Amino acid sequence: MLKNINPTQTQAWKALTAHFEDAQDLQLSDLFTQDSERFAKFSANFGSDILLDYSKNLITEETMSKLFALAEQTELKAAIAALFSGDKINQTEGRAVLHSALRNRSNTPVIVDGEDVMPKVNAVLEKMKGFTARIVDGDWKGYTGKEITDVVNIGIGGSDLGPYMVTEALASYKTRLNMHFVSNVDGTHIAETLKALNPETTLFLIASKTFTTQETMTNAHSARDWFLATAQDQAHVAKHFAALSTNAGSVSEFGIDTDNMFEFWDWVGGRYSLCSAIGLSISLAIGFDNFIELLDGAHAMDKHFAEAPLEENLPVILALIGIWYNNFHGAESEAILPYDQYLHRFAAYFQQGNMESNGKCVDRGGNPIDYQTGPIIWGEPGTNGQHAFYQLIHQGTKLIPCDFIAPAISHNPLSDHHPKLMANFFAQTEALAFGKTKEQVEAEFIAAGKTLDEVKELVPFKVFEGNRPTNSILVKQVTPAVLGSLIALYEQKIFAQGVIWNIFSFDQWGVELGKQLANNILPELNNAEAIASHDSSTNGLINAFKQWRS
Ligand SMILES: O=P(O)(O)OC[C@H]1O[C@H](O)[C@H](O)[C@@H](O)[C@@H]1O
Repeated sequence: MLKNINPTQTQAWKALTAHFEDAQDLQLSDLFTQDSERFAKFSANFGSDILLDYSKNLITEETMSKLFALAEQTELKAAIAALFSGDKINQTEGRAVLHSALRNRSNTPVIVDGEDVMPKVNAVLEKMKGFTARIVDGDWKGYTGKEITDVVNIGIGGSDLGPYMVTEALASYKTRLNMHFVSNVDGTHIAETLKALNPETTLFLIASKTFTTQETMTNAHSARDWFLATAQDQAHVAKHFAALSTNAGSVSEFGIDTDNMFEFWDWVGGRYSLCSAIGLSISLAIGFDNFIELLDGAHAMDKHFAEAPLEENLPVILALIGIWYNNFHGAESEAILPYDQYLHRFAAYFQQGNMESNGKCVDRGGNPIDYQTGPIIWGEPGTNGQHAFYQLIHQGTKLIPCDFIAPAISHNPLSDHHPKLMANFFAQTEALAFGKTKEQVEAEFIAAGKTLDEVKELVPFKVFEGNRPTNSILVKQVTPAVLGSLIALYEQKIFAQGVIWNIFSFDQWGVELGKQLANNILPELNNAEAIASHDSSTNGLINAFKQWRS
């Protein structure tokens, strides 16, 4: 069990509050001038392929030591041990939290309710291996004897975002299969996807932990209808539908042969499930060996998180820096900015990972919280973001700590694209940190042959205050192993923050109310009668909808 410790009542929090009085005025330009060793002090390598530079943050050694004290006093180390040992730390659902067991490549026993879960984890991996080989090699034939060419993953939230993000991120490792992802209950999503597909050569993966999610079940039924419209015979479903789920009963009720079911368990959270059977689409997309490399990379980061001292622990360092901005500087959001087109869904994936985990306002004792918890996560790949929203990051009134992520080696070394991309990557964090002073702006005008009098009205608009904090994560190349490590880095950062904020990070009760009300409203949409059972706004909207459709 995780302890109920209010972080704001710890000595460390009080010390950080006092420290912030001075530290809020820290200037990155001064910090770098004063200490030529700053990069060496505030950067770390993970293995030989990942470099984390956190020196461009508004921190000193004193800040970091006080933040580490906060981690100690909120008993983060004990919480990490509880996570990996299979304790039921998802207390409101009475479940263990063991996505780490899915990628526990060292195979040490992990005990839940007296049972080692590793044999069943490995058995599902074996089944995924065999299935992937049969589909990719073309041994598995569709109902008319043709090879499968296209795979459609139907799922939403954790049953979509992770596999979609990873298959996009590792698209250069692609097998011969074409992957498609359908998530939205909006009929447009499945209709547009199916337009280009042939039922004889299409495999559907119905990905749903619960196998009850409205969006997924609706899309799954439409996929089956589309398939049977051509295939006719219900018996052919077995060759074209597989299920990734914890719910065997509902899978067979839907008509999917349980031989084609890939199981996972209630101790795998939806948004932490890409290393489970939910990753079957990944295995099909990039091959099973690459999927295993992804797990290896995640396992290496898990081991580091479990074993490294707090002061050297990368997820902990990122977590604490995030807390420094979130709770002391008052930053409301964090941007994730990958300089890699393949990582274009990375921020969207961690939007769910982070916001669904730590978007909580009740503490572990069941009391309302009077301090900030999870930040808003957002981001787009560079350099697209530069031409869209970076203006606000550079010169707006809000503090937006940013993570910049980039590979040294591109999978597509086309002429000078990559050096240009990387020049932008390096330039942006430099610009954000050090800005451009009034004097520099004036000097540039003078060099261009202008007088100060001519330009004095323009100067204020061209000044960059700088002092905007960033982390840089430079990786050698986005390989399956590196991506696995990055995923676990962010996952464990989120866990560490949730522990310190004294919240439960592995439930998501906040998504339930909307579902419940939608279920109440759905039957009301099926007739022409005016509705009066809601507030005037909801009634007005529903009635306008009905009128337009009548
Ligand atoms: O995998 P499923 O059971 O279909 O759930 C899909 C998603 O829907 C839920 O409402 C949760 O908000 C997500 O955490 C989950 O990933």
